Amino acid sequence: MAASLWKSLLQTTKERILQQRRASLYVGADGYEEELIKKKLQQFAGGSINLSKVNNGIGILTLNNPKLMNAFTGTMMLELQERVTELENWKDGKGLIIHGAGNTFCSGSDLNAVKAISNSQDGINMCMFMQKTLTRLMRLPLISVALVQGKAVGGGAELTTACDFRLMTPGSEIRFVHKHMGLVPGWGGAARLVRIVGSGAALQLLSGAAKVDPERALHLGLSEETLSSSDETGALEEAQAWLSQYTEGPASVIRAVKKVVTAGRELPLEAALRTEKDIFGTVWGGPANLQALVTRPKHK
Ligand SMILES: CCC(=O)SCCNC(=O)CCNC(=O)[C@H](O)C(C)(C)COP(=O)(O)OP(=O)(O)OC[C@H]1O[C@@H](n2cnc3c(N)ncnc32)[C@H](O)[C@@H]1OP(=O)(O)O
Repeated sequence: MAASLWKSLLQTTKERILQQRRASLYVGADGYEEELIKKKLQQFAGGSINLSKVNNGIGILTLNNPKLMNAFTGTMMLELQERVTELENWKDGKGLIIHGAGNTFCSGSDLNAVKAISNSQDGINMCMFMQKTLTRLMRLPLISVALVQGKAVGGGAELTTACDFRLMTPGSEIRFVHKHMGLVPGWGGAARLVRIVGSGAALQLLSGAAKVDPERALHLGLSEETLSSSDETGALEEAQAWLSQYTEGPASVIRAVKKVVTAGRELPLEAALRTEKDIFGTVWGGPANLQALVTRPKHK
């Protein structure tokens, strides 16, 4: 009893430390004023970010502003942050699919809002706000998939890179159009793209602002698979089936898998090894491990 209380206290403390680390990407010393940018974003309303938690521990996050090809208004940026907090607190979750309403993914930031906050201080604050949110999204202990239907443009293309995997439907495209807007990615999309496709390919995609179709995305390792269905419901069902091959099993184990991979991806080797040891300690002797020792499955 005392041992299990101690273990749970230790776990809570570790999670708290991790949460503090997550929150500290930008702080006041960087000139980041979260409350100020939130007030500003609040002025650009429209659309929504909806989260539904379906069976088998898979969450579906819907970018919902189809009139503007699911462009991110200010309030959608705020809602995304809220949904990410909700997902951080969803202890039974194992997987996440992000898709857009109306059979298209997302056309980046709402150009009406961008125009109104085109001064550099607001722009940088918005960039820091979105980087923080998307970094937390990327680090969720859930296996995440961007389901790219239609177009993922600008910030929409950046958002896909915050997921562990991308699946594309026939005829869809991912396009980093920033150069044509006189910009570079600012939501963390360049840093993540380099890690996904390598620096040479990232340089080509950003400097060429080229349309990346499913075939090229597969070739670059930007997409895992081209789905057969291009209709909204069919593609979502296919994406769920694809994801469930990786989320099958107890939440504690699937979440631990994602955590060790995140540590391996982000930390220097020694720190990653220490984190792996800590996470190993949470599953070793746990219910799934004990059960496996009883049933002794053969891995043929
Ligand atoms: C983080 C930094 C960034 O995100 S920078 C990149 C910002 N995004 C863009 O520049 C995308 C601009 N939009 C486009 O290129 C096209 O609309 C794309 C997405 C290719 C879709 O083309 P298409 O399928 O022909 O639809 P459409 O142009 O008729 O659009 C339908 C209505 O949606 C609107 N829309 C689209 N994207 C945005 C956006 N980002 N912000 C605001 N509005 C957007 C279009 O203006 C159009 O509206 P309307 O029917 O003309 O009233």
